[in-house]
Amino acid sequence: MTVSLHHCPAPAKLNLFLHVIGRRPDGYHLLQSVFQLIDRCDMLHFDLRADGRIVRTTDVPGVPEEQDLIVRALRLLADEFQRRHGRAVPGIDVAVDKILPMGGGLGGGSSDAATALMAANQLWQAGLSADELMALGLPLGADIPFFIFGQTAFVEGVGEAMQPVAGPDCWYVVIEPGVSVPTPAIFGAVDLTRDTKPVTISDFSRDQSAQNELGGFGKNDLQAVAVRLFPPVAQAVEWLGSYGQARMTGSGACVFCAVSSESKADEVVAQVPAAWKAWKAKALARHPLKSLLQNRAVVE
Ligand SMILES: C[C@](O)(CO)[C@H](O)COP(=O)(O)OP(=O)(O)OC[C@H]1O[C@@H](n2ccc(N)nc2=O)[C@H](O)[C@@H]1O
Ligand SMILES: Nc1ncnc2c1ncn2[C@@H]1O[C@H](COP(=O)(O)OP(=O)(O)OP(=O)(O)O)[C@@H](O)[C@H]1O
Repeated sequence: MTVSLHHCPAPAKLNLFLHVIGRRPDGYHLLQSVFQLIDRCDMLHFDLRADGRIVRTTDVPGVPEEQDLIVRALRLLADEFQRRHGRAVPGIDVAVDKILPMGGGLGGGSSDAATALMAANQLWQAGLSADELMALGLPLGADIPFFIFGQTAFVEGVGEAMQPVAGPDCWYVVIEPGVSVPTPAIFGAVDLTRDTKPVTISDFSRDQSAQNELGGFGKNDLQAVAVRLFPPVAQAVEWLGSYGQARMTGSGACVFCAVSSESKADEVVAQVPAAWKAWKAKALARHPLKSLLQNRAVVE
């Protein structure tokens, strides 16, 4: 029996564009976006326990264990397991090597939770389908379904409606401007525009095939609000803009720019002012955990 799954990646995402096209009566915003996975990852390690407990074994500064999306997601899966199988789960230890910044717009918390759901579903032999895991995760974080979907996607609604789309095969330079942006503050701003005209998946694909891979399509409607509230985001957009189309991801704070090669990415990263953290990342067509789980890269 498999008792451990170590080195399970939880990759970041970039929103290649992000349009706010409306607002639901409950206050949530209707979005359109292309979500792109990149090869910058938190790393999670899972070991079965025998006492039914779900335990985070590493400290995550600023995130108490009870509030951690990983722990909350695993509790939901444990409840579902009990309903289906009429008995409690064996339990699990989770360790996290966290490198993705919080409030960075990279979806780190959601990605951690998605990786935990996929890994524990396998370790516990819970038997949920990907669609069932997505539905379980959505109330915890709007981006969790995307990470379980696990490939470049045209996303609509509040994050639950996804279609696969061919994304660019390129490198990115990403700047962390050193501020944490609270998502609710951006969506709640009075000056947020909520009426961008809807686009279609074909509009995006046509733009890509017109050799426009390096990021001209659409815009990020959350960016205008974030740069007003967080000056370091504005400074990063302006600085990176001299190397290409610089844009914020999600509700910020990170800013990215597509470049044509790894060496170009290295060149730009080397020039980034010391006040900011910056790194290169490659676009991923598929979630790296999917093949690891299929190939059973586990400790028995
Ligand atoms: C904007 C994105 O970064 C795009 O990837 C995400 O959809 C945000 O996802 P997230 O950080 O996981 O945010 P959630 O925890 O789901 O939502 C935080 C808060 O943002 C607002 N919110 C979020 C998503 C959405 N479609 N409309 C909203 O109005 C709501 O006030 C919500 O309470
Ligand atoms: N495992 C976790 N990792 C990161 N943040 C977590 C985790 N669990 C709970 N959180 C909470 O979720 C908040 C958002 O973190 P996250 O890393 O998902 O932000 P983000 O990159 O801005 O996400 P998004 O792109 O979805 O807006 C954090 O400020 C933190 O309080």
